[in-house]
Amino acid sequence: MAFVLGAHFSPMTCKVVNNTHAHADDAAYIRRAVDLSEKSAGFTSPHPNFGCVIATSTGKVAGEGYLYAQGTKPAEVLAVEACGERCRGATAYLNLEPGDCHGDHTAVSALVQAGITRAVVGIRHPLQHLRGKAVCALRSQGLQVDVLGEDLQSKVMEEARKSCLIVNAPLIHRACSRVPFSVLKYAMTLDGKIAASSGHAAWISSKMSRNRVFELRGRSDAIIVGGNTVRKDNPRLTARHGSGHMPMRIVLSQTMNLPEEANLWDVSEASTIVVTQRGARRNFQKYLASKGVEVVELDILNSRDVMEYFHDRGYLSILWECGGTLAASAISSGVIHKVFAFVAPKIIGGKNAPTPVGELGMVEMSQALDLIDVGYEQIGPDMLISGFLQPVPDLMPVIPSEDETFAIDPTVTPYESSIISFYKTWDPYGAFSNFSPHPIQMPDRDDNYVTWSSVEHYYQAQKFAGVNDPAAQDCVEKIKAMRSPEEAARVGRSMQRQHSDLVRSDWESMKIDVMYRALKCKFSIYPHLNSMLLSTAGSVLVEASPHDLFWGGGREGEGLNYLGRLLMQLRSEFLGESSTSTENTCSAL
Ligand SMILES: NC(=O)C1=CN([C@@H]2O[C@H](COP(=O)(O)OP(=O)(O)OC[C@H]3O[C@@H](n4cnc5c(N)ncnc54)[C@H](OP(=O)(O)O)[C@@H]3O)[C@@H](O)[C@H]2O)C=CC1
Ligand SMILES: Nc1c(N[C@@H]2O[C@H](COP(=O)(O)O)[C@@H](O)[C@H]2O)[nH]c(=O)[nH]c1=O
Repeated sequence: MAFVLGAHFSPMTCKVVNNTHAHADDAAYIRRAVDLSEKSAGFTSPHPNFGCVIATSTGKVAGEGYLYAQGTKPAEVLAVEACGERCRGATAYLNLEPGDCHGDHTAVSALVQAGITRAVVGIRHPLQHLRGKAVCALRSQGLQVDVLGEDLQSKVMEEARKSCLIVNAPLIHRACSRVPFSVLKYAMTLDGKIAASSGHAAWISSKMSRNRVFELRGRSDAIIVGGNTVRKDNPRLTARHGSGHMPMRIVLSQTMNLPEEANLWDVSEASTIVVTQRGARRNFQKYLASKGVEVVELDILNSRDVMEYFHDRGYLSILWECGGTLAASAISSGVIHKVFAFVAPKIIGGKNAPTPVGELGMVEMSQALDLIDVGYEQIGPDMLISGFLQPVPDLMPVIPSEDETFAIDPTVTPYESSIISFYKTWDPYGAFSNFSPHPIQMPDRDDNYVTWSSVEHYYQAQKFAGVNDPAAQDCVEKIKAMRSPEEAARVGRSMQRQHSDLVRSDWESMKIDVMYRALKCKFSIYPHLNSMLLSTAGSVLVEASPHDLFWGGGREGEGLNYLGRLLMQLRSEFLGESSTSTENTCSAL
């Protein structure tokens, strides 16, 4: 069983501050950190939401920041930079305990070095390998750390803590229930229909409401519909916001009785996955694959298995835009956490017109599912009613016993001793990912050292480096300037697809070497990354990317795993060097 940092916490040692004014201020700053933490929503793929507000002893906000994307500067580092000298003696407000898994330029070191004397933390990190670590590290550096609900208890604190739970609901669900956070969204008429009896549904809600849906899509890892919705609506399911994050489009179809031509099979704008039952219409599966659509076969197509599968692929949040049949199946499987219902002031009638949720088998009103934390918002002529179907799991007691930790956080299952998988930066060994926030310095063609924000930035840009065309140089500069590794990857890949003439002619033969040199730099200049890599000796390293069959290991081990291989190669080189240097030292003695 994994050791839980701080597992010896005892309520007896907890100092409960109970000053109403101080609480109101602390709660207000925590709420501000919560609001900040959501600012990147829609621009980047969903990630743990971090916000940080630094307030001086006179109660003035001196600096703030938020995590923009996986692999970018931590919120706390940005806030400290914005605050400068005014950090000395100030208080930092964090909605979420930092996930400082990577050691340098971390929230903890930034706050300590800046001279912050107190930190107020909304909730502890829900992922077990990170929980309690930053709080403990800050305390060991002499900061006063007050955690809401532990050190600060009052009604106003409870409300602020709740907003911290809600803003990171996807992360908390990931930690507690091994499924992504799922939102069911539908548009219905005032008489409760999601389409006319004919199945026609365009449109029930107003343009303003549909624009809100595009925003919801941009905040999601994926959009799900059932096969019948594809047949009836031929949807596009894109987030029409220009250049922001584009979610994956997922179709669940048992029969695979899907049209040959459909907007979803055009994967130039967004990718599509069709999930089906093993063996269904194999020829049609091949046809879809030829169009660039990924087909996933599961033994039985039930909503829970599908969600567990997408959890394992690293998805944090999913938007269900299906009809009532699939919605009922998802609700009864217990995988829907939140509902967004757009209600339009229209009546369509129709005894057989579809409704938002099909058969749930309930016979008495007392069995109805009550929504929690219900919100009402008018959007143009429509009313948006939202609420949670299941409460966001509360991680209190925040520092559980080891047994309790295991029960609420099944992700702690220890790795197989011989295989270490890595993918998302916030997971264990996430620092091995090319999206990890470790800038590298690499020589250019004139041997001048240039700093790149991440290995991914460098790798993507090298596709166009040295090509004798100003447009190729523009590609390099554009990728270099991207704010996050995710965006660098998106731009690099799309430029490669759209302007293959700008890609260097030797790219295919050079790309492994480019990656090797970038990784060698990363694991040489960061001692803690070097130690982490060496600590995996004896294990097989696999990049658990289901999409990338060259650098990643694929869904079922069918990928070539070149990233894992290069890391293992580097590991043995570093181990060789350290044994040589030990030998040298010994011989010198
Ligand atoms: N107003 C709104 O917000 C919306 C309206 N609609 C409307 O709803 C209607 C379609 O609704 P509906 O028929 O419910 O369609 P759905 O497509 O949402 O759901 C049913 C289909 O999902 C697939 N499926 C996969 N797994 C399961 C499972 N475990 N349980 C149940 N179904 C599963 C099946 O596809 P297969 O048959 O291929 O095996 C099934 O036919 C259309 O008229 C559409 O216009 C749809 C979405 C939103
Ligand atoms: N009819 C209806 C909705 N329908 C949903 O939107 C999908 C179409 O998306 P797209 O093709 O991307 O515009 C459709 O398949 C269904 O899931 N949504 C709404 O907000 N309001 C509406 O009135």
